[in-house]
Amino acid sequence: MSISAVRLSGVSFSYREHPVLAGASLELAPGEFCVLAGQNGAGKTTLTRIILGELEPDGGSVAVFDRTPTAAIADGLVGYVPQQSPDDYRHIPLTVLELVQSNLNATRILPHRHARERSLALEAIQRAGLAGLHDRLVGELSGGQFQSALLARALVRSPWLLLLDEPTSNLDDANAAALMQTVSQASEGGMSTLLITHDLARLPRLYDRTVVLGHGVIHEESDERSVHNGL
Ligand SMILES: Nc1ncnc2c1ncn2[C@@H]1O[C@H](COP(=O)(O)OP(=O)(O)OP(=O)(O)O)[C@@H](O)[C@H]1O
Repeated sequence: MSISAVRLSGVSFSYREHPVLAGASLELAPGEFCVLAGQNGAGKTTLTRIILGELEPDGGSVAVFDRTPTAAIADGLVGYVPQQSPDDYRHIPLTVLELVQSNLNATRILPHRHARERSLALEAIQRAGLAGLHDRLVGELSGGQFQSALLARALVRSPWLLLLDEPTSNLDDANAAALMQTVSQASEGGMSTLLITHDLARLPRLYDRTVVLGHGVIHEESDERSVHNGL
């Protein structure tokens, strides 16, 4: 059996008495760009947190490149763009460069390594379309610039798997398209991508495949109605 970027088999999960996932299965191939759609509250963030190893499923199994999620994270294989807004950083004096470098464990004790990490971070910032903005405070970025900064932070370690949780929900169409373009370009290098959205209709068709989470299970996109109804 060939290796999958993500293999979810019959995953179930409940918050106390509230069932959210009830046998969700998904195979994400290496290099594939897949969109996971579903209505608000369908369990998309919960599923993401299971793939990240932050939540343990009650049943079923999850593997990321044939490892446990925790091992895949420890091996630096996973990049993550959480659902956040610039407001979350309003009172944190953090620049774009510092945000991106924070994913590289930069250290001033080893000056050569620090210089290397700074240059990797600047490269990622440029690739994300933020050239020249590395000294800007994260809390002062526009919505589109902020998402690009989070993307640069995730991509700076050249992950094998990129997970994005609702990256376009606060963006206008132009910024959403620009972000999708950057993700799509990064995927061309062989990275696997799982992008979560409740608003599939707004995304330019730069991805390979859509799956839909509804009633605790994952369906392949089979007809347009099921996608728009989030079923
Ligand atoms: N920590 C928690 N404790 C209890 N219930 C939770 C918790 N987190 C989420 N839920 C509930 O689990 C269900 C799925 O939530 P989840 O955030 O995974 O859905 P989602 O599809 O990501 O939704 P959204 O698009 O609104 O973020 C929702 O009914 C939510 O209220």
